Amino acid sequence: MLTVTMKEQERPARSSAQSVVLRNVVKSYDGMTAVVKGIDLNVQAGEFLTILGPSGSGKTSLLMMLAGFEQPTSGEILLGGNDVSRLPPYKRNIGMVFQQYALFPHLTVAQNLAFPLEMRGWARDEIAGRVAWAMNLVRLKGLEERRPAQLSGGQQQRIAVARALIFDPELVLMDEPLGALDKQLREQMQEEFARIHRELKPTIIYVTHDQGEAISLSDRVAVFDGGRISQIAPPKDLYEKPESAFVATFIGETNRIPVRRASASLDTFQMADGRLVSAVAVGMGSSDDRGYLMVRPERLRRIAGREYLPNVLEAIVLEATYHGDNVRVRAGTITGDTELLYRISNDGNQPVPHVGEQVLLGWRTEDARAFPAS
Ligand SMILES: Nc1ncnc2c1ncn2[C@@H]1O[C@H](COP(=O)(O)OP(=O)(O)OP(=O)(O)O)[C@@H](O)[C@H]1O
Repeated sequence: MLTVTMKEQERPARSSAQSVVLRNVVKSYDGMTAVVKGIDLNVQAGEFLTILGPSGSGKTSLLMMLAGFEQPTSGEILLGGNDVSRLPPYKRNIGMVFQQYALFPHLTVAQNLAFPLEMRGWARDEIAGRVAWAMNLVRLKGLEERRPAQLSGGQQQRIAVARALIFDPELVLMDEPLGALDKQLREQMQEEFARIHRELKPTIIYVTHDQGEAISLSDRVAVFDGGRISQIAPPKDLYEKPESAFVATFIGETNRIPVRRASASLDTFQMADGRLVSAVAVGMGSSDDRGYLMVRPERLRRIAGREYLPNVLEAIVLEATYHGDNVRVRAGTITGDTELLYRISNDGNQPVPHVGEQVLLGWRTEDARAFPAS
């Protein structure tokens, strides 16, 4: 008998380098206000893309449209080159992992893993081999006969990940998959995700509130703001070269100094007390424009001895907080109008200043960026 499994018939050829393409995707639930406002996005095959943004910015709505649980009001979603905008979820070749593991409680681990393969008509002997492969992938060999309730939260989430990957999907969607786990387990699981992504190179779109997770796991991060992509870039660029004040403040901590542009041609800015400082101007046009100069706490340095920096402010220490590997120092400028934050590495070489001590804090021009006020 000729057995042609559905797996062979249905598995799409991975031809296009672009796994996911979104063209002007809009979503409105009430027909009046759009919560996703015209997203254009290309995700490369094998890319790990994270969607990060404040609550209500449209992250889950976008994920639900990718999964097929919601339809776009307008625009197109292409998966592996095919328009899937109107296809139901089960006809899209997508694996999903949610915060709540969503394993079937009455099935064993092996049966949970076999389920998506049975749905796709895989042959029985192939299923057994693939389940063994998946148990190996998530390093849980030996637990095949347990039920989900007999596993820890971290183990359940690994099974959920294995189940999402087992049928070799075109795309894996993950919505806050580590949200239910404690900090230590989250960190372990991040390493696990990174390893699995390195080994298998699935295309992943990952939604999280956790910046640390986004920065350490992703090839690129898309920062959402009010239904739009505010910036999409590799984590390092996003952190070090934000293109807007919103991204600079949303990702990581930053000092924010109100300034006016002193000259349209030079990167010089005037602080409220009249002092001139310098930074890379981003989207600040003519002179006199108001905005904010932003510099990361780790790029603001206490000046010791004869060190030269082009920008120096005198400040009084207001608070020094111990954080284990570093001490976080809050200081106010002498003129009293700006608060500054900097960190001292707890390496035993740097003295921790006491409250009330006067310090000189400085930065290099290239370490600060100035953005328009709105
Ligand atoms: N099914 C729905 N019906 C009506 N409005 C919805 C629905 N789902 C989401 N919304 C609204 O759409 C907007 C975007 O919500 P969405 O859940 O996509 O944001 P989010 O960025 O994922 O937020 P969070 O991080 O809080 O999950 C919100 O104003 C929300 O109230």
